[in-house]
Amino acid sequence: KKKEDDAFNVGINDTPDFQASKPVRYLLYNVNPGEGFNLRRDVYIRVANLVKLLNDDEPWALVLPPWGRIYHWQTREISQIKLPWSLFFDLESLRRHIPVLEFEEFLAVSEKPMIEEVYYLQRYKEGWTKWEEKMDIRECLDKHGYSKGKDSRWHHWFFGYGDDVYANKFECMSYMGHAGFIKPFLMHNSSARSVFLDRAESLIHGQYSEWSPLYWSGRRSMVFAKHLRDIGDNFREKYLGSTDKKDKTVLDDWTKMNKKHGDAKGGPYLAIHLRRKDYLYAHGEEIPSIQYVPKKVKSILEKHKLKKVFVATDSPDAEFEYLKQEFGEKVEVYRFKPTPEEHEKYKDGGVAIIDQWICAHARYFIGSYVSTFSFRIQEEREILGFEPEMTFNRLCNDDNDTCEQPSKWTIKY
Ligand SMILES: C[C@@H]1O[C@H](OP(=O)(O)OP(=O)(O)OC[C@H]2O[C@@H](n3cnc4c(=O)[nH]c(N)nc43)[C@H](O)[C@@H]2O)[C@@H](O)[C@H](O)[C@@H]1O
Repeated sequence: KKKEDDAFNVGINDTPDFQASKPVRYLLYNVNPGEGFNLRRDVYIRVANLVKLLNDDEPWALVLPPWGRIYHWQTREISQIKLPWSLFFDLESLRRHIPVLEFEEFLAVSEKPMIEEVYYLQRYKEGWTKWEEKMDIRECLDKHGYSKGKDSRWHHWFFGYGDDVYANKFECMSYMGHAGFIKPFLMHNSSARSVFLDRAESLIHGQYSEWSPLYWSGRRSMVFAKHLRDIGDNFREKYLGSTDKKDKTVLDDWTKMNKKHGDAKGGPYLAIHLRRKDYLYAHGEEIPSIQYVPKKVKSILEKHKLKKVFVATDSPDAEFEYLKQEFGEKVEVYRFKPTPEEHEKYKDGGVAIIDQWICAHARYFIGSYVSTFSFRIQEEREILGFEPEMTFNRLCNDDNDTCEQPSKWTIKY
C-alpha cells in the first residue's frame, strides 16, 4: 500500500483530500499493433484525459505502455522492444498533467505480475447507422491474441513481458463513444485495482478534440526527453545557425507557457517533412516526386530570404543525395544523421523525434499530406508560438500548385 501511494504521488500536486483515503487504481492500455508512433501519441492524449476525468472522483494512475514492435522502426541491428517512455518523453512534464508510471514501475508496486481485468475494445457486429454512445460486453469478433491457459489465467504478449505477466479476466467490449464515456463503467462496474483497455484507439476524443483546452493540456504535457532535445539543439546551432534565445523559442515548464501566435521567430532555415516509403503507396497521388520538391520550395525560400533547408525524411540516403543535388549549389540542404552510439541508445523512435524537434524550430515548415508525423510537428510549433502561416503548409503533387492546405489546428488554452 505504501509503495502504491508513492507511485501515485510522484509529481501530482493537486490531489484532492478525499483521494488520500482511497487506494490508487491503475489504468493500462494498448493500441492496435499496426499503428505508427504519432497516432499512438494521439491515443495517449485520449487515455490521459480519461485518467484526468477519473481523478476528479477517485485516484487513478496511468501505466505507460512500453514502446516496441512498431512497423516503421526497421533498423534490425538494434533491439527496439520494452522501451520505456522516459527514452522519448519527459516524465516530469507528463506528471504535471496526470499521474503516470512506467510499466516496470507498475510491476514493481504490484504484488504479483498480474493485471486484474482486460477489456478488448471492438466494433459492433451489426455495424451502426446512427452515432450514439454505447458499450456492451459482447462475444469477441476479431483475432485478439489473448488465450486462456490451463491455469485459468489469460496470457498475451504484453509488450514482451508475457512470459511473466498474466491477466485474471478477459472480455471483449463493443464500444462506440468518446474516452470519458467509459468512466462510469470503470468506477461502478469494476472494482479491479488494475484495468487494461486494449485497442484504446477505439476511445475517440469526442468533445475533448483538438479544439479543446483539455486536448491541448494533454498535448502540451508530452514534452520530449531532454537528451533528445539537446541533440536537436546542438545540431540546430552547429549547422543551421539556430538558438532558442535568438529565435525566440525558449522552452519553459509547459504549465506556465502561453505563447501567442508570432511570439516565435524560428531559426534561419526552412524545414520540410518528406514522408516517403509506404506513403508512396498510401498517398502517392497527393505528394510530389523528389525532383519537384526543389522547384516548389525555391520561391518560398526567396520570399523568406532563407538559404538553408532541413529535410526530415524516412527516404533512403540515395534519394536524399539526389534531392540535395536538385536544390543546386545556392541552397544548403541538411539532414540529421545519428552517430551509431546515438542510434543504438535512442533507437529509430529517438531519431525521428530529433527530426521533429529540428522541424519544430524552423522559420517555415512544410509537412506531408495528412501525415501524423507532420501533425505532431505542427502542434509543437503551436506550443512554441509560431504564426500559423509559417506552420500549416504542405506541398501539392507534381501537376498542381493550388491543393488544399492542412487545417489550422491552433492551440487552445
Ligand atoms: C501510410 C500510413 O502512414 C502513417 O504514418 P504517418 O502518419 O506519416 O506517421 P507515423 O505514424 O509516425 O509513422 C511514420 C514513421 O516512419 C518514420 N518516419 C517518418 N518520417 C520520418 C522522418 O522524417 N524522419 C525519421 N527519422 N523517421 C520518419 C518514423 O518512425 C515514424 O514514426 C502510419 O501511421 C500508418 O501506419 C501508415 O503506414
